[in-house]
Amino acid sequence: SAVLPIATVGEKILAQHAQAVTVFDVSIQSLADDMLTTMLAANGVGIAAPQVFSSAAMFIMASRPNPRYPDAPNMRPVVVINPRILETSTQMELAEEGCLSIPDQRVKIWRHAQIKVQYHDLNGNLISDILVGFVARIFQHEFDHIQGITLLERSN
Ligand SMILES: O=C(CSC(=O)[C@H](Cc1ccccc1)CC(F)(F)F)c1ccccc1
Ligand SMILES: [Zn+2]
Repeated sequence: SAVLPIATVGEKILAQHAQAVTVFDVSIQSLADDMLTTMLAANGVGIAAPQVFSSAAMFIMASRPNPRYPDAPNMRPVVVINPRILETSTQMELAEEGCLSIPDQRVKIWRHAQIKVQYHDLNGNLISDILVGFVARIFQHEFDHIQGITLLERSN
């Protein structure tokens, strides 16, 4: 597993719509492994493929308690492929977010408090889940990256 270079804001790949993953082969597994290594090295709680210059609809989310979100759950990293947001709560929450592609910036962002999501795992199995709180926030942040949206386009 390799630590990959992280695209910073201004790189056009961050503004592109990522491509659906259709083949769940060793190349996707190795990309996921490198993304995990890169995310951990950067001390992040998530990372999306476009951030490591790969235009694939795939991201990793890995919530853990931290000074900003002390009650965040400690979760094993989850690989999310071809994500879809099926339902969103009307209730919104405002909180500060960071982005590995926008170093040294913290932006307050409104996010849905609860979302119903669907995605494929690394084996191509379809997963449905309901996410709340910080994990829902990470999913929405990474989902934006897959659509070519960063915090700078969302900041109020
Ligand atoms: O310093 C970071 C890194 S920023 C981060 O981990 C992004 C994910 C994220 C952080 C906070 C809220 C939502 C998503 C990762 C990115 F940019 F690649 F998507 C951080 C860690 C825990 C809470 C808040 C910030
Ligand atoms: Zn980000």
